[in-house]
Amino acid sequence: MTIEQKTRFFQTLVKCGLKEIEVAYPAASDTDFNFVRGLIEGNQIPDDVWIQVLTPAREDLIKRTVDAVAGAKKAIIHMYNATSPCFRNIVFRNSKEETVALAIKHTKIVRELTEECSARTGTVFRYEYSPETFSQTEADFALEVCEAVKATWGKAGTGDERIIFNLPATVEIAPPNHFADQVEYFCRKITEREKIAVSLHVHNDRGQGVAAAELGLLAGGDRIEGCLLGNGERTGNVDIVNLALNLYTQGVHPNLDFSDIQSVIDTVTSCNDLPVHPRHPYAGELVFTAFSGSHQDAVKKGFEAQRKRWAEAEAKGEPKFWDIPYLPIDPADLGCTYEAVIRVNSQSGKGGIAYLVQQHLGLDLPRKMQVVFYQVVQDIADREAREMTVEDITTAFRSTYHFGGSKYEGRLTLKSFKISSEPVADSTTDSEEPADERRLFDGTVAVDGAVRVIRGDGNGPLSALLDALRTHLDVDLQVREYSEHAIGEGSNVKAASYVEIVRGGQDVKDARKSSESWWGVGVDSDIAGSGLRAVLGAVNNAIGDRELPELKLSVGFNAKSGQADVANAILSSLHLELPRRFQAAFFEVVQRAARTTGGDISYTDLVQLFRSSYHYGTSVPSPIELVRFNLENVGEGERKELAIELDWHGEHRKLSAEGSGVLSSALAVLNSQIDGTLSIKEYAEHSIGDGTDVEAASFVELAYDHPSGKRETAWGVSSDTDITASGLKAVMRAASAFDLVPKKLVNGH
Ligand SMILES: CC(=O)SCCNC(=O)CCNC(=O)[C@H](O)C(C)(C)COP(=O)(O)OP(=O)(O)OC[C@H]1O[C@@H](n2cnc3c(N)ncnc32)[C@H](O)[C@@H]1OP(=O)(O)O
Ligand SMILES: CC(C)C(=O)C(=O)O
Repeated sequence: MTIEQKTRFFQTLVKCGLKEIEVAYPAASDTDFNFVRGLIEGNQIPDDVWIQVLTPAREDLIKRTVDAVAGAKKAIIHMYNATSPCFRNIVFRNSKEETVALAIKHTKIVRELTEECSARTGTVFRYEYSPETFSQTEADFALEVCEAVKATWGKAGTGDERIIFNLPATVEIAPPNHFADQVEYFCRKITEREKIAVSLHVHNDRGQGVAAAELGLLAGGDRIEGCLLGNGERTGNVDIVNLALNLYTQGVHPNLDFSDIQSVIDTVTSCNDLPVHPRHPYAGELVFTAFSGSHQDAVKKGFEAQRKRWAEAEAKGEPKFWDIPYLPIDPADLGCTYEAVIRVNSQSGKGGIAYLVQQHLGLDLPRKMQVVFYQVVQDIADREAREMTVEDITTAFRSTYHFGGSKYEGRLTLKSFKISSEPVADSTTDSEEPADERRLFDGTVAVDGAVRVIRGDGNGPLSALLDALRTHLDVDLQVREYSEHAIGEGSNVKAASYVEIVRGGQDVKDARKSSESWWGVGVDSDIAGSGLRAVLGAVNNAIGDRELPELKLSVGFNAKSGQADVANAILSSLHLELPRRFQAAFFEVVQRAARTTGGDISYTDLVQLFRSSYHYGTSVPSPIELVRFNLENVGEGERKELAIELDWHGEHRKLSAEGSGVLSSALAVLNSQIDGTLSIKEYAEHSIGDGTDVEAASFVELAYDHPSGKRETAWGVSSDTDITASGLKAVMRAASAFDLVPKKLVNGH
């Protein structure tokens, strides 16, 4: 590590709440030495933190170590020499006596150098001695060395004056209970126990470092040495995070703060340049994640139960206990979200998938729908042989159920609706009970993109919609299951509805048994709306890409569709908002045309009829057609002069006239060519579209007073990007509807 990395690591340890921090082996390198000097000289060590430095039992190295901490407020000198037979025989080639003598000699050196340093700089020192390889050392010999060190130090007291005997399992070579026995033996036998802090320093060679440390504490240890996330030689030192959070999950606060574990992980990984295993206890990326179905199911139920339990506890002012299956700790306590708690692959079940839908779409799917959607996700996961992300799942949900926005719309979508009620004809009126009522559905539905008006009736809104679909689209389905719940609270509350439909025409028993069904979901601020949307979602699944019969309007005797339906059809197909009297006029045209088909007319024929009746958007020009025009102000601009070229029943005519406006000028032109008089009864206009694509739609009703005295009326309609052109064309088309009497020529004029 560089000095910058060491500094960052030190600051993280301080932030976590550690009060005794072994910062360096200062004799090892200038980097270590200078880093310690930097901490002291830069005033970076909080008053309540002891820095600790490690040194072997060698005079030159002890001297450099003490020099490193000179001037610190509080420092622990940690000296070690190995005491086990293996090290005595192989590494040091020392007898037991020589091993004790080495420890005594260098403890004296530590004492002299620290006393001299204290006197000079005021640094308060503690002494820590490690009989290195303690767990491989004869228990009585370890005691013998430590008793000799204690006697040599000669100033062990209580509290902060305790000498620290650090008992290392330098290499973990035995089960944790064995180490605990060694610690217990040491604690029972060492003299002046109250003047000793028994420290445990375990490694993890057998993978039992945490267990050994915990048992060692139960056996009498006072203190633990470890590393954040278990870095260290070979398998590492015991992991402080793991130990601390084990205590935490037992309800004992370790006084260490890991509430932002990610920042700890970030420091450790970037300073050590080592990753954290994804399954590392508490800190790994996957430790709160359930992939398998049964785990997910339990976690989901756990959260649901806990929500209720906590609400009750809050109402009673009682504590809220964390008790979720498979989750020993609340991820939120470590600053983690519940986002990754459930992840989905081919081992996952319906519960986990439903949990994600609930978390991300706010939908609490009914159990049967969970089963159906689970199969959808399973098929994708199996096919693609990979983990399904939250986005994969929500997208699959949206497209399967045509839910959440135009991108996912199905072939049928609800545009608008009205639910009304009417009493059932034969329901008794003399009883006390309110009369039975039927619901009428009246709405516009886009069918493959074309907006259609449909109507139906039933016991409730859903069956009324299904009746409308049966009547108009020959889609025969019935509801088998319905449920709903609220989403959100207060004024933002919405209803979510879930509908399962089966084929129509089945009795209740058969419908219940039917193995074929389709689900739909709808969300709306209005509960009827959410139910209707859910029905249409399910219907979309049921119809698939089956061809639908062309929707028909019934305008004849006993008509189910009225003038407003016809006007709606024109509005949705041609974006024309017909004035009310125009609607009435066209309705008559439609009724006449539908006479031969028993009063039925398809939407396509209806639109075609409109186009041909009013020469609107057809390739066939109207008998009197505008070719071009020019409009100019006359005099002060009060009056207009219209110069116009017309195609008059195949003959090109160049005409002009004056009027108070464009329409009166146009009438003056027309009236100059005929006997009798044309006048305007009604004029209306509106825009179509917006922005730069906007067009004007104009509607004109003309009256023609024949020379015979007879009066006729007719409508003309046009649209154009130029509003004047639109108005003029509408006038010409209305005029085309009459059998106009040409003006009698006087002397050839
Ligand atoms: C158990 C632990 O993990 S303790 C921490 C271990 N950490 C480190 O060792 C990192 C820092 N160490 C170093 O920088 C170097 O090893 C130094 C500066 C301490 C010594 O460097 P060198 O003098 O070059 O010796 P070297 O690195 O070869 O160490 C081995 C020597 O130290 C001796 N030695 C090992 N441990 C100790 C000890 N606790 N007390 C006294 N001498 C010791 C060995 O017997 C050997 O001596 P020898 O050369 O006379 O045979
Ligand atoms: C110096 C000692 C405590 C050590 O690091 C060990 O034994 O692992």
